[in-house]
Amino acid sequence: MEQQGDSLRHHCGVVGVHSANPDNIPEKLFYGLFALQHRGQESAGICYRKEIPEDGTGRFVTYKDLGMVSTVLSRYLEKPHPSTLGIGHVRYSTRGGNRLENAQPLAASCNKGSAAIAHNGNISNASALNARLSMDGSIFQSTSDTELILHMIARSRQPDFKSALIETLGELEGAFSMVMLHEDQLIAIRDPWGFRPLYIGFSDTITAVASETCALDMLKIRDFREVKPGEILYIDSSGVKSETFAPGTEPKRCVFELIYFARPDSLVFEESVHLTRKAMGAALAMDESAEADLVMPVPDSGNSAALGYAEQSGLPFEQGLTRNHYAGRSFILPTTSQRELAVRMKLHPVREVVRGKRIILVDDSLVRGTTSRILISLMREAGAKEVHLRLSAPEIKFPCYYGIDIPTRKELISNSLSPDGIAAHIGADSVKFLKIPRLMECLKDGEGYCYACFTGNYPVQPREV
Ligand SMILES: O=P(O)(O)OC[C@H]1O[C@H](OP(=O)(O)OP(=O)(O)O)[C@H](O)[C@@H]1O
Ligand SMILES: NC(=O)CC[C@H](N)C(=O)O
Ligand code: SF4
Ligand SMILES: [Mg+2]
Repeated sequence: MEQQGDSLRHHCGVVGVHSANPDNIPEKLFYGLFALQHRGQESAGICYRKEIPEDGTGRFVTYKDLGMVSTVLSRYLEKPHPSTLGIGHVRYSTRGGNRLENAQPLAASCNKGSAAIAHNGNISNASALNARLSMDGSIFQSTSDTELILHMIARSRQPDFKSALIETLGELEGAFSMVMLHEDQLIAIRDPWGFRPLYIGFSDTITAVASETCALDMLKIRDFREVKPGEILYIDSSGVKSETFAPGTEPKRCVFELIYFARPDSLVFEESVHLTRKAMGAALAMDESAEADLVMPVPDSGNSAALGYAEQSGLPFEQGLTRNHYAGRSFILPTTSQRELAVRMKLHPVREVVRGKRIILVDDSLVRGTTSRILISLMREAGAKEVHLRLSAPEIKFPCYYGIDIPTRKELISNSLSPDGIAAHIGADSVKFLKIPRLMECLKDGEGYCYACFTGNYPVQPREV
Protein backbone atom coordinates (compact mmCIF):
# COMPACT_ATOMS: atom_id res chain seq x y z
CA MET A 1 0.00 0.00 0.00
CA GLU A 2 1.43 3.40 -0.90
CA GLN A 3 1.75 5.82 1.98
CA GLN A 4 2.14 9.53 1.46
CA GLY A 5 3.14 10.83 4.91
CA ASP A 6 0.38 12.85 6.47
CA SER A 7 -2.06 12.69 9.37
CA LEU A 8 -5.22 10.65 8.95
CA ARG A 9 -6.27 10.66 5.35
CA HIS A 10 -9.87 10.49 4.36
CA HIS A 11 -11.19 8.18 1.72
CA CYS A 12 -13.48 8.62 -1.22
CA GLY A 13 -16.97 9.81 -1.95
CA VAL A 14 -19.35 8.48 -4.58
CA VAL A 15 -22.55 9.72 -6.12
CA GLY A 16 -24.92 8.34 -8.76
CA VAL A 17 -28.01 9.84 -10.38
CA HIS A 18 -30.79 8.37 -12.51
CA SER A 19 -33.50 10.54 -14.02
CA ALA A 20 -36.73 9.38 -15.62
CA ASN A 21 -36.41 12.17 -18.20
CA PRO A 22 -33.31 13.67 -19.81
CA ASP A 23 -31.77 16.17 -17.40
CA ASN A 24 -28.42 17.92 -16.91
CA ILE A 25 -27.00 14.91 -15.01
CA PRO A 26 -23.37 16.16 -14.92
CA GLU A 27 -24.53 19.26 -13.08
CA LYS A 28 -26.37 17.13 -10.50
CA LEU A 29 -23.28 14.99 -10.06
CA PHE A 30 -21.24 18.15 -9.57
CA TYR A 31 -23.50 19.35 -6.73
CA GLY A 32 -23.43 15.95 -5.07
CA LEU A 33 -19.63 15.74 -5.31
CA PHE A 34 -19.22 19.29 -4.08
CA ALA A 35 -20.99 18.29 -0.85
CA LEU A 36 -18.67 15.26 -0.55
CA GLN A 37 -15.44 17.17 -1.14
CA HIS A 38 -14.26 16.48 2.43
CA ARG A 39 -14.07 12.76 1.55
CA GLY A 40 -11.43 13.15 -1.14
CA GLN A 41 -9.39 16.00 -2.53
CA GLU A 42 -6.90 14.31 -4.84
CA SER A 43 -9.07 13.90 -7.92
CA ALA A 44 -12.65 14.37 -9.04
CA GLY A 45 -14.59 12.95 -11.96
CA ILE A 46 -17.90 12.08 -13.53
CA CYS A 47 -19.10 9.56 -16.09
CA TYR A 48 -22.53 9.90 -17.67
CA ARG A 49 -24.47 8.36 -20.51
CA LYS A 50 -24.68 10.58 -23.55
CA GLU A 51 -27.79 9.61 -25.45
CA ILE A 52 -27.52 8.94 -29.19
CA PRO A 53 -31.07 9.73 -30.40
CA GLU A 54 -30.42 8.43 -33.97
CA ASP A 55 -30.35 4.78 -32.85
CA GLY A 56 -31.74 5.07 -29.30
CA THR A 57 -28.44 3.99 -27.74
CA GLY A 58 -25.93 5.87 -25.64
CA ARG A 59 -22.24 6.00 -24.84
CA PHE A 60 -20.40 6.79 -21.65
CA VAL A 61 -18.53 10.09 -21.45
CA THR A 62 -15.94 10.46 -18.68
CA TYR A 63 -14.54 13.73 -17.46
CA LYS A 64 -11.99 13.67 -14.62
CA ASP A 65 -8.75 15.18 -13.46
CA LEU A 66 -6.50 15.62 -10.46
CA GLY A 67 -7.75 18.40 -8.17
CA MET A 68 -10.82 19.61 -6.34
CA VAL A 69 -14.39 19.30 -7.61
CA SER A 70 -14.90 22.96 -8.53
CA THR A 71 -11.56 23.23 -10.35
CA VAL A 72 -11.97 19.99 -12.26
CA LEU A 73 -15.63 20.19 -13.20
CA SER A 74 -16.67 23.86 -13.41
CA ARG A 75 -15.35 24.46 -16.91
CA TYR A 76 -16.98 21.31 -18.23
CA LEU A 77 -20.34 22.42 -16.88
CA GLU A 78 -20.49 25.73 -18.70
CA LYS A 79 -23.01 24.15 -21.08
CA PRO A 80 -25.69 21.55 -20.23
CA HIS A 81 -25.18 17.87 -21.02
CA PRO A 82 -28.61 16.19 -21.25
CA SER A 83 -28.55 12.62 -19.97
CA THR A 84 -30.51 10.17 -17.85
CA LEU A 85 -27.78 8.62 -15.70
CA GLY A 86 -24.28 9.11 -14.41
CA ILE A 87 -21.86 8.54 -11.53
CA GLY A 88 -19.21 10.68 -9.85
CA HIS A 89 -16.22 10.27 -7.54
CA VAL A 90 -13.87 12.23 -5.29
CA ARG A 91 -10.69 10.38 -4.40
CA TYR A 92 -8.12 9.92 -1.72
CA SER A 93 -5.94 7.06 -2.82
CA THR A 94 -5.67 3.99 -0.64
CA ARG A 95 -4.14 1.77 -3.29
CA GLY A 96 -2.46 3.17 -6.39
CA GLY A 97 -0.90 6.63 -6.16
CA ASN A 98 -2.38 10.04 -6.76
CA ARG A 99 -2.12 9.93 -10.55
CA LEU A 100 -4.58 10.68 -13.31
CA GLU A 101 -4.82 7.06 -14.45
CA ASN A 102 -6.12 6.15 -10.97
CA ALA A 103 -8.76 8.90 -10.92
CA GLN A 104 -12.32 7.61 -11.04
CA PRO A 105 -14.88 6.82 -12.46
CA LEU A 106 -13.22 4.07 -14.51
CA ALA A 107 -15.12 3.08 -17.65
CA ALA A 108 -14.66 0.14 -20.04
CA SER A 109 -16.41 -1.79 -22.78
CA CYS A 110 -16.24 -5.55 -22.72
CA ASN A 111 -18.01 -8.68 -23.86
CA LYS A 112 -20.81 -7.93 -21.39
CA GLY A 113 -21.49 -4.34 -22.50
CA SER A 114 -20.27 -0.92 -21.43
CA ALA A 115 -19.71 -0.29 -17.75
CA ALA A 116 -18.30 2.37 -15.42
CA ILE A 117 -17.45 2.25 -11.73
CA ALA A 118 -16.82 4.63 -8.82
CA HIS A 119 -15.61 3.02 -5.58
CA ASN A 120 -15.21 4.05 -1.96
CA GLY A 121 -13.28 1.57 0.12
CA ASN A 122 -10.34 -0.73 -0.20
CA ILE A 123 -10.27 -4.32 -1.44
CA SER A 124 -8.21 -6.12 1.19
CA ASN A 125 -7.41 -9.14 -1.02
CA ALA A 126 -6.42 -6.92 -3.99
CA SER A 127 -2.85 -8.25 -4.22
CA ALA A 128 -4.03 -11.83 -4.56
CA LEU A 129 -6.66 -10.88 -7.17
CA ASN A 130 -4.13 -8.76 -9.04
CA ALA A 131 -1.65 -11.63 -9.18
CA ARG A 132 -4.30 -14.00 -10.52
CA LEU A 133 -5.54 -11.60 -13.18
CA SER A 134 -1.98 -10.76 -14.27
CA MET A 135 -1.19 -14.46 -14.64
CA ASP A 136 -4.28 -14.78 -16.82
CA GLY A 137 -3.03 -11.97 -19.07
CA SER A 138 -4.91 -8.88 -17.86
CA ILE A 139 -3.32 -5.59 -18.89
CA PHE A 140 -4.04 -2.87 -16.32
CA GLN A 141 -4.48 0.81 -17.13
CA SER A 142 -4.20 1.88 -13.50
CA THR A 143 -2.68 0.67 -10.24
CA SER A 144 -5.84 1.06 -8.12
CA ASP A 145 -7.78 -1.85 -6.67
CA THR A 146 -10.98 -0.58 -8.31
CA GLU A 147 -9.92 -1.58 -11.83
CA LEU A 148 -9.68 -5.22 -10.73
CA ILE A 149 -13.47 -5.31 -10.45
CA LEU A 150 -13.98 -4.41 -14.12
CA HIS A 151 -11.43 -7.05 -15.19
CA MET A 152 -13.08 -9.73 -13.09
CA ILE A 153 -16.49 -8.96 -14.61
CA ALA A 154 -15.08 -9.01 -18.15
CA ARG A 155 -13.17 -12.29 -17.62
CA SER A 156 -16.04 -14.07 -15.89
CA ARG A 157 -17.45 -17.14 -17.69
CA GLN A 158 -20.96 -16.16 -16.58
CA PRO A 159 -23.28 -15.48 -19.52
CA ASP A 160 -24.29 -11.91 -18.70
CA PHE A 161 -23.22 -8.77 -16.85
CA LYS A 162 -25.45 -9.27 -13.84
CA SER A 163 -24.33 -12.82 -13.05
CA ALA A 164 -20.69 -11.86 -13.71
CA LEU A 165 -21.06 -8.96 -11.28
CA ILE A 166 -22.55 -11.17 -8.55
CA GLU A 167 -19.78 -13.73 -9.07
CA THR A 168 -17.15 -10.96 -8.81
CA LEU A 169 -18.65 -9.47 -5.64
CA GLY A 170 -18.41 -12.91 -4.02
CA GLU A 171 -14.64 -12.83 -4.51
CA LEU A 172 -14.03 -9.36 -3.09
CA GLU A 173 -12.90 -8.92 0.51
CA GLY A 174 -12.85 -5.63 2.42
CA ALA A 175 -14.67 -2.40 1.81
CA PHE A 176 -16.66 -1.42 -1.26
CA SER A 177 -19.47 1.07 -1.38
CA MET A 178 -19.80 1.56 -5.13
CA VAL A 179 -21.91 3.01 -7.88
CA MET A 180 -21.78 1.54 -11.37
CA LEU A 181 -23.26 2.24 -14.76
CA HIS A 182 -24.14 -0.61 -17.08
CA GLU A 183 -25.79 0.37 -20.35
CA ASP A 184 -28.92 2.30 -19.22
CA GLN A 185 -28.84 1.11 -15.61
CA LEU A 186 -27.41 2.68 -12.44
CA ILE A 187 -26.24 0.10 -9.89
CA ALA A 188 -25.47 0.70 -6.20
CA ILE A 189 -23.53 -1.87 -4.16
CA ARG A 190 -22.45 -2.03 -0.52
CA ASP A 191 -20.09 -4.70 0.82
CA PRO A 192 -21.58 -7.26 3.24
CA TRP A 193 -19.79 -5.73 6.26
CA GLY A 194 -21.04 -2.23 5.39
CA PHE A 195 -17.66 -0.65 6.20
CA ARG A 196 -18.41 2.53 4.22
CA PRO A 197 -21.76 4.33 4.23
CA LEU A 198 -24.10 4.54 1.23
CA TYR A 199 -27.54 6.08 0.88
CA ILE A 200 -30.26 6.04 -1.78
CA GLY A 201 -32.82 8.84 -2.09
CA PHE A 202 -35.80 9.74 -4.21
CA SER A 203 -37.31 12.98 -5.48
CA ASP A 204 -40.16 13.46 -7.97
CA THR A 205 -37.74 13.44 -10.88
CA ILE A 206 -34.55 11.64 -9.86
CA THR A 207 -33.17 8.72 -7.87
CA ALA A 208 -29.75 9.40 -6.38
CA VAL A 209 -27.16 7.37 -4.48
CA ALA A 210 -24.45 8.99 -2.35
CA SER A 211 -21.89 8.24 0.35
CA GLU A 212 -23.49 10.67 2.80
CA THR A 213 -26.88 12.33 3.08
CA CYS A 214 -25.33 15.83 2.79
CA ALA A 215 -24.98 15.10 -0.96
CA LEU A 216 -28.67 14.14 -1.18
CA ASP A 217 -29.57 17.35 0.68
CA MET A 218 -27.72 19.29 -2.04
CA LEU A 219 -30.00 17.60 -4.58
CA LYS A 220 -33.07 18.57 -2.49
CA ILE A 221 -33.80 14.93 -1.71
CA ARG A 222 -35.46 14.38 1.67
CA ASP A 223 -36.81 10.86 1.14
CA PHE A 224 -33.87 8.48 1.59
CA ARG A 225 -32.72 5.26 3.19
CA GLU A 226 -29.46 3.44 3.81
CA VAL A 227 -28.29 0.94 1.17
CA LYS A 228 -27.97 -2.13 3.40
CA PRO A 229 -24.73 -4.05 3.86
CA GLY A 230 -24.66 -6.76 1.19
CA GLU A 231 -27.41 -5.08 -0.85
CA ILE A 232 -27.29 -4.43 -4.56
CA LEU A 233 -29.75 -2.02 -6.17
CA TYR A 234 -30.57 -1.88 -9.89
CA ILE A 235 -32.05 1.47 -10.86
CA ASP A 236 -33.52 2.11 -14.31
CA SER A 237 -36.62 3.51 -16.00
CA SER A 238 -38.70 0.60 -14.64
CA GLY A 239 -37.86 1.54 -11.00
CA VAL A 240 -35.55 0.18 -8.30
CA LYS A 241 -34.88 -3.52 -7.73
CA SER A 242 -33.13 -4.68 -4.58
CA GLU A 243 -31.22 -7.94 -4.07
CA THR A 244 -28.98 -9.30 -1.34
CA PHE A 245 -25.73 -10.85 -2.50
CA ALA A 246 -24.16 -12.00 0.77
CA PRO A 247 -26.80 -12.92 3.32
CA GLY A 248 -25.77 -13.69 6.89
CA THR A 249 -22.63 -11.55 7.19
CA GLU A 250 -22.45 -9.50 10.39
CA PRO A 251 -22.18 -5.75 9.66
CA LYS A 252 -18.95 -4.03 10.75
CA ARG A 253 -19.38 -0.35 9.94
CA CYS A 254 -16.36 1.91 10.22
CA VAL A 255 -16.69 3.77 13.51
CA PHE A 256 -14.19 6.35 12.24
CA GLU A 257 -16.80 7.64 9.80
CA LEU A 258 -18.70 8.89 12.84
CA ILE A 259 -15.62 9.99 14.80
CA TYR A 260 -13.92 12.00 12.06
CA PHE A 261 -14.61 11.48 8.36
CA ALA A 262 -18.22 12.28 7.66
CA ARG A 263 -19.73 15.77 7.62
CA PRO A 264 -21.56 16.76 10.82
CA ASP A 265 -24.81 17.53 8.96
CA SER A 266 -24.87 14.03 7.41
CA LEU A 267 -26.45 10.84 8.53
CA VAL A 268 -24.20 7.84 8.15
CA PHE A 269 -25.20 4.35 9.32
CA GLU A 270 -28.55 5.91 10.32
CA GLU A 271 -26.78 8.02 12.98
CA SER A 272 -26.52 11.82 13.04
CA VAL A 273 -22.81 12.54 12.79
CA HIS A 274 -23.00 15.74 14.86
CA LEU A 275 -25.15 14.28 17.64
CA THR A 276 -23.04 11.13 17.87
CA ARG A 277 -19.88 13.23 18.18
CA LYS A 278 -21.55 15.32 20.88
CA ALA A 279 -22.42 12.12 22.77
CA MET A 280 -18.77 11.00 22.45
CA GLY A 281 -17.62 14.33 23.90
CA ALA A 282 -20.12 14.05 26.76
CA ALA A 283 -18.97 10.47 27.52
CA LEU A 284 -15.37 11.70 27.59
CA ALA A 285 -16.30 14.45 30.05
CA MET A 286 -17.93 11.89 32.38
CA ASP A 287 -14.77 9.78 32.58
CA GLU A 288 -11.93 12.21 31.99
CA SER A 289 -12.61 15.52 33.65
CA ALA A 290 -9.97 18.06 34.77
CA GLU A 291 -9.97 21.31 36.72
CA ALA A 292 -10.20 23.94 33.98
CA ASP A 293 -11.59 27.33 32.95
CA LEU A 294 -12.88 26.49 29.49
CA VAL A 295 -13.35 23.85 26.78
CA MET A 296 -11.97 24.49 23.30
CA PRO A 297 -12.26 22.40 20.12
CA VAL A 298 -9.58 21.77 17.52
CA PRO A 299 -11.66 22.91 14.57
CA ASP A 300 -13.38 21.60 12.55
CA SER A 301 -13.38 17.92 13.35
CA GLY A 302 -13.25 18.47 17.14
CA ASN A 303 -16.16 20.95 17.26
CA SER A 304 -19.10 18.66 17.97
CA ALA A 305 -17.29 16.56 20.59
CA ALA A 306 -16.06 19.72 22.37
CA LEU A 307 -19.62 21.02 22.52
CA GLY A 308 -20.74 17.73 24.11
CA TYR A 309 -17.81 17.86 26.55
CA ALA A 310 -18.62 21.46 27.55
CA GLU A 311 -22.34 20.74 28.04
CA GLN A 312 -21.63 17.68 30.18
CA SER A 313 -18.89 19.32 32.28
CA GLY A 314 -20.70 22.64 32.72
CA LEU A 315 -17.54 24.52 31.64
CA PRO A 316 -17.77 27.41 29.14
CA PHE A 317 -17.22 26.54 25.46
CA GLU A 318 -14.86 28.87 23.59
CA GLN A 319 -13.55 29.13 20.04
CA GLY A 320 -9.94 29.71 20.97
CA LEU A 321 -8.43 28.40 17.76
CA THR A 322 -9.06 29.93 14.37
CA ARG A 323 -8.92 27.76 11.36
CA ASN A 324 -7.81 29.08 7.99
CA HIS A 325 -10.35 27.61 5.59
CA TYR A 326 -8.13 28.22 2.61
CA ALA A 327 -5.80 25.51 3.90
CA GLY A 328 -7.26 22.20 2.73
CA ARG A 329 -8.61 19.69 5.17
CA SER A 330 -5.48 17.57 5.11
CA PHE A 331 -2.01 17.95 3.71
CA ILE A 332 -0.06 15.43 1.71
CA LEU A 333 3.38 16.38 2.81
CA PRO A 334 6.25 13.96 3.19
CA THR A 335 8.36 15.41 5.99
CA THR A 336 7.68 16.32 9.61
CA SER A 337 8.81 19.91 9.12
CA GLN A 338 6.40 20.32 6.20
CA ARG A 339 3.59 18.87 8.28
CA GLU A 340 4.43 21.26 11.08
CA LEU A 341 4.25 24.18 8.72
CA ALA A 342 0.93 22.86 7.47
CA VAL A 343 -0.53 22.87 10.99
CA ARG A 344 0.68 26.44 11.54
CA MET A 345 -0.87 27.48 8.24
CA LYS A 346 -4.17 25.93 9.24
CA LEU A 347 -4.71 26.63 12.94
CA HIS A 348 -3.86 29.58 15.17
CA PRO A 349 -4.84 30.50 18.76
CA VAL A 350 -6.90 33.53 19.71
CA ARG A 351 -4.50 35.04 22.29
CA GLU A 352 -7.19 36.95 24.17
CA VAL A 353 -9.10 33.70 24.80
CA VAL A 354 -6.25 31.43 25.86
CA ARG A 355 -4.04 33.83 27.85
CA GLY A 356 -3.82 32.82 31.53
CA LYS A 357 -6.42 30.05 31.14
CA ARG A 358 -6.54 26.37 32.12
CA ILE A 359 -7.86 24.80 28.92
CA ILE A 360 -9.45 21.50 27.97
CA LEU A 361 -8.60 21.05 24.30
CA VAL A 362 -10.83 18.53 22.50
CA ASP A 363 -9.84 16.86 19.23
CA ASP A 364 -11.26 13.75 17.61
CA SER A 365 -8.11 11.67 17.30
CA LEU A 366 -4.34 11.44 17.66
CA VAL A 367 -2.41 9.80 14.84
CA ARG A 368 1.23 10.87 14.85
CA GLY A 369 0.69 13.62 17.40
CA THR A 370 1.99 16.31 15.06
CA THR A 371 -1.12 18.50 15.14
CA SER A 372 -1.48 18.53 18.91
CA ARG A 373 2.24 19.00 19.63
CA ILE A 374 2.32 22.13 17.50
CA LEU A 375 -1.00 23.41 18.73
CA ILE A 376 0.02 23.05 22.35
CA SER A 377 3.27 24.92 21.76
CA LEU A 378 1.31 27.67 19.95
CA MET A 379 -1.11 27.86 22.86
CA ARG A 380 1.72 28.07 25.41
CA GLU A 381 3.28 30.87 23.34
CA ALA A 382 -0.11 32.59 23.48
CA GLY A 383 -0.08 32.40 27.28
CA ALA A 384 -2.19 29.30 28.10
CA LYS A 385 -1.62 28.27 31.72
CA GLU A 386 -2.58 24.58 31.37
CA VAL A 387 -3.59 22.47 28.39
CA HIS A 388 -5.42 19.18 28.96
CA LEU A 389 -5.91 17.28 25.70
CA ARG A 390 -9.02 15.10 25.39
CA LEU A 391 -9.58 12.81 22.41
CA SER A 392 -13.06 11.63 21.42
CA ALA A 393 -11.57 8.44 19.92
CA PRO A 394 -9.69 5.61 21.63
CA GLU A 395 -5.94 5.16 21.03
CA ILE A 396 -5.16 4.32 17.37
CA LYS A 397 -2.61 1.51 17.41
CA PHE A 398 -3.19 -0.47 14.20
CA PRO A 399 -3.43 0.34 10.48
CA CYS A 400 -6.69 0.12 8.54
CA TYR A 401 -7.14 -2.18 5.54
CA TYR A 402 -10.60 -1.00 4.61
CA GLY A 403 -10.09 2.36 3.00
CA ILE A 404 -8.59 4.74 5.57
CA ASP A 405 -4.97 5.61 5.10
CA ILE A 406 -3.74 5.21 8.68
CA PRO A 407 0.08 5.23 8.84
CA THR A 408 2.12 2.17 9.75
CA ARG A 409 2.14 0.97 13.38
CA LYS A 410 5.60 2.42 13.91
CA GLU A 411 4.40 5.95 13.12
CA LEU A 412 1.30 5.81 15.34
CA ILE A 413 2.12 7.65 18.55
CA SER A 414 -0.22 5.51 20.68
CA ASN A 415 1.64 2.44 19.56
CA SER A 416 4.83 3.44 21.34
CA LEU A 417 3.70 5.79 24.13
CA SER A 418 1.14 5.62 26.95
CA PRO A 419 -1.22 8.60 27.41
CA ASP A 420 1.19 9.99 30.05
CA GLY A 421 4.15 9.44 27.71
CA ILE A 422 2.24 11.25 24.96
CA ALA A 423 1.48 14.16 27.32
CA ALA A 424 5.20 14.52 28.03
CA HIS A 425 6.06 14.24 24.32
CA ILE A 426 3.57 16.84 23.10
CA GLY A 427 3.87 19.17 26.12
CA ALA A 428 0.32 18.73 27.47
CA ASP A 429 -0.57 18.77 31.16
CA SER A 430 -2.64 15.62 30.62
CA VAL A 431 -3.87 13.46 27.72
CA LYS A 432 -6.94 11.19 27.95
CA PHE A 433 -8.78 9.11 25.36
CA LEU A 434 -12.38 7.92 25.07
CA LYS A 435 -12.66 4.27 26.12
CA ILE A 436 -13.99 1.69 23.68
CA PRO A 437 -16.98 0.59 25.83
CA ARG A 438 -18.00 4.26 26.21
CA LEU A 439 -17.69 4.77 22.46
CA MET A 440 -19.91 1.74 21.90
CA GLU A 441 -22.55 3.20 24.22
CA CYS A 442 -22.79 6.29 21.98
CA LEU A 443 -23.99 4.13 19.05
CA LYS A 444 -27.41 2.57 18.45
CA ASP A 445 -25.77 -0.76 17.56
CA GLY A 446 -22.30 -0.69 19.11
CA GLU A 447 -21.64 -4.35 18.22
CA GLY A 448 -22.21 -3.66 14.51
CA TYR A 449 -19.03 -1.61 14.08
CA CYS A 450 -15.38 -2.17 13.23
CA TYR A 451 -12.88 -1.03 15.90
CA ALA A 452 -9.82 -2.70 14.37
CA CYS A 453 -7.56 0.38 14.36
CA PHE A 454 -7.97 0.49 18.16
CA THR A 455 -8.02 -3.24 18.94
CA GLY A 456 -6.23 -5.02 16.08
CA ASN A 457 -9.26 -7.38 15.77
CA TYR A 458 -9.83 -7.22 12.02
CA PRO A 459 -13.35 -8.29 10.97
CA VAL A 460 -11.99 -9.41 7.57
CA GLN A 461 -8.50 -10.83 7.92
CA PRO A 462 -6.15 -8.56 5.92
CA ARG A 463 -4.11 -10.56 3.45
CA GLU A 464 -1.42 -7.96 2.89
CA VAL A 465 0.03 -7.44 6.36
O1 LIG B 1 -1.86 13.34 15.29
P1 LIG B 1 -1.81 13.83 13.89
O2 LIG B 1 -0.96 12.94 13.00
O3 LIG B 1 -1.42 15.24 13.75
O4 LIG B 1 -3.28 13.66 13.29
C1 LIG B 1 -4.43 13.95 14.02
C2 LIG B 1 -5.19 15.07 13.40
O5 LIG B 1 -5.51 14.71 12.03
C3 LIG B 1 -6.89 14.92 11.81
O6 LIG B 1 -7.14 16.23 11.37
P2 LIG B 1 -6.83 16.71 9.87
O7 LIG B 1 -5.83 17.77 9.92
O8 LIG B 1 -6.51 15.53 8.99
O9 LIG B 1 -8.22 17.23 9.32
P3 LIG B 1 -9.34 18.19 9.96
O10 LIG B 1 -8.87 19.58 9.75
O11 LIG B 1 -10.55 17.90 9.18
O12 LIG B 1 -9.54 17.85 11.40
C4 LIG B 1 -7.52 14.74 13.18
O13 LIG B 1 -8.73 15.47 13.28
C5 LIG B 1 -6.49 15.30 14.14
O14 LIG B 1 -6.67 16.68 14.31
N1 LIG C 1 -10.28 5.92 -0.43
C1 LIG C 1 -10.98 5.22 -1.25
O1 LIG C 1 -12.14 4.87 -1.02
C2 LIG C 1 -10.20 4.88 -2.47
C3 LIG C 1 -10.84 3.91 -3.43
C4 LIG C 1 -9.79 3.06 -4.12
N2 LIG C 1 -9.28 2.06 -3.21
C5 LIG C 1 -8.65 3.90 -4.66
O2 LIG C 1 -7.59 3.98 -4.09
O3 LIG C 1 -8.80 4.51 -5.66
S1 SF4 D 1 -9.87 -0.22 11.04
FE1 SF4 D 1 -10.61 1.74 11.92
S2 SF4 D 1 -10.65 3.17 10.18
FE2 SF4 D 1 -10.54 1.09 9.34
S3 SF4 D 1 -12.67 0.44 8.96
FE3 SF4 D 1 -12.11 -0.28 11.01
S4 SF4 D 1 -12.77 1.41 12.37
FE4 SF4 D 1 -12.68 2.23 10.31
MG1 LIG E 1 -8.30 17.54 12.94
